[in-house]
Formats: sequence, structure tokens, C-alpha cells
Amino acid sequence: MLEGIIIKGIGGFYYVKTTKGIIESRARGLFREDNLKPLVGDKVKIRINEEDNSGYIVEIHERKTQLLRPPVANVTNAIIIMSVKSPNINTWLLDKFLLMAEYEGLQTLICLNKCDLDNKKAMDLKNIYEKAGYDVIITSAKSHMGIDKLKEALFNNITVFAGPSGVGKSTLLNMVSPKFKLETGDISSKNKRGRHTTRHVELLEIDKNSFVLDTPGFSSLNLDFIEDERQVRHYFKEINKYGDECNFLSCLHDKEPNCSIKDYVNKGIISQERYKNYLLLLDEIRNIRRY
Ligand SMILES: Nc1nc2c(ncn2[C@@H]2O[C@H](COP(=O)(O)OP(=O)(O)OP(=O)(O)O)[C@@H](O)[C@H]2O)c(=O)[nH]1
Ligand SMILES: [Zn+2]
Repeated sequence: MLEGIIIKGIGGFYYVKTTKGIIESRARGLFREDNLKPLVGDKVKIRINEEDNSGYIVEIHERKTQLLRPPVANVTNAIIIMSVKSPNINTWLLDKFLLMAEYEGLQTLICLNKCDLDNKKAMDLKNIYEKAGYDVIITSAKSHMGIDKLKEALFNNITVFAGPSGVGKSTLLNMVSPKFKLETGDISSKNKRGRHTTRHVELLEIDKNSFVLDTPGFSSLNLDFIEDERQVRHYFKEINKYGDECNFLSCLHDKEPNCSIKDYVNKGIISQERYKNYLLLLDEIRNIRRY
């Protein structure tokens, strides 16, 4: 028997990283009866067939977490990458990513890359998001800034590395671990359809306890998993924090009177932009529910 972690799954085969290398494995029927399908990220026990060195998964260890999109087990950490410029930061997208990470209960870090292009903007954003209660690091792959902090955040975690196209995800990962040799560059120089459309969910190994999943985001950023608009306020850290102070416990911080959140926005304690995005997200979820 060998212990390992599933780093990739294609067409019924699971690629299990073990001390003896990567073993192509199949899963036993038992899991199907339990309605338990092995997932990338699963820690498993495999039996080796000496004849062809293939594996057979005999046990899936209990999962710490399970993401639905992308379907990965044991992710503990989300790093959301945005560039301050080229492409310009999109806080609407950032706030949506943050909402998803909060919803999944992941430890989250915002990474503001390309600070060499606009350091002031990076500092301003860092202040806003730290005030809201998030951890933020500023990086530049170009001037080698913040790479050690990024490495530290990846250490001993299975991390989802999310962010829109062109913000520097691959460039940063190549700096963290030169063995990755991920393709970088502007979109036109890469595979035209974008490399993410052709790739399987795959964990990249940094060291034996640290893996990263390079993904274009939590798939399409569709928010249909949120069942009720009232949930949204709990996934904005600062709105959740101050929300109890409102006149009504049920306050959605939208049109209600005596709303402490609106007071905090007016006083500049909660950022205007975050609040605006919060209202937009409320709207988006109301619209999903309506149709
Ligand atoms: N100025 C500057 N450019 C950077 C930095 N990091 C990455 N770039 C450039 O930004 C471009 C896109 O970088 P990638 O690493 O390919 O971006 P990506 O996020 O992996 O993009 P997708 O693969 O499309 O998701 C490349 O031309 C990089 O050289 C940085 O810190 N500063
Ligand atoms: Zn309120």
C-alpha cells in the first residue's frame, strides 16, 4: 500500500503523486456505491499492481474541504490575483471572487500584482481591502517584489490561484517554482482559445505538502449557488461585522432606514466602492432568483 494525493483525473484514471512517483490509478467500485467519487486533491491509499506498476485506489481519506467549482478536495487557501494596471483592476470581479471564497470558507489572500506599473494605486487598494478585513500582499513579478510573501502563503496549503486573464498568474507561479515552466505572455501569443479551456483540473506541486491549482477563477463566476439574497451580507467581511448594529436584524443595508452600514459608508469607514458592489451583487442574485 502507498499513500498519495490525486493531482489529476482524466477519463477514469487518477494520477496519484506518491513517494514512488506518479502512479496511474483506477478507483474501485465501492466508492461509486457510496456515491463518493475521487477528486483531485484527495489523499488516498493505493495498492500497486507489480506487473504494470498501475495503482488501485482502496481508500479516500476524509476531506478537509470540498469545492464544487472547480471540483477539488482539501483546498485550504484561496489567493485572488488582480493586476493594478494592464489589465486595470476590476473591483467588481474581485468582490465577487471574495464572496465566493468566503462562501466556501477558505482562508483568503488578495494579491495585487504589477505594482511596478502603479504603486500608488496598489497601496490605496491595499488600504481599502485591509480595512475591510482581508489580507493583502503587493507583488511585482517584474521587479521581484513580494514573491517571498507569496511563497509563504502557498506553503503547506492546497491553494486555488484565481484571477482574470493576463494579471500575471503564470508569471508569478513560475517565479515561485521555476520548474513549472507555465506559458506566459499576452493572450494573442498563447493558445487562441486560452490555455484554460483545454486543460484539466490539475494540482501543481511546489513541495510535498504544498500544491497550487492554477484556475481562471471559480469557473464562470456564476452566483446561482447563493439561494437567498440575505446570505450576501454575511460574505462581505465588513458588512457582516457591522451589520448587527442596524435597527432591524433583517436589514439588507439597502433601502431600510437607520442602517448602520449606510452610516459607515457616509463616514468613510466602509468604502463606497465596496458598498456599491455589494448592492450590485444583491441585484444580481435577485435577478437570478426571479428567472
Ligand atoms: N509590468 C508587469 N508585467 C507583468 C507582471 N507580471 C506579469 N506581467 C506580464 O503580464 C502578461 C500576462 O502574464 P501571465 O502570467 O501570462 O498572466 P496570466 O494571469 O497567467 O494569464 P492567463 O494565462 O490568460 O490566465 C505577461 O506579458 C507578463 O510578462 C508584473 O508584475 N509587472
Ligand atoms: Zn443595515
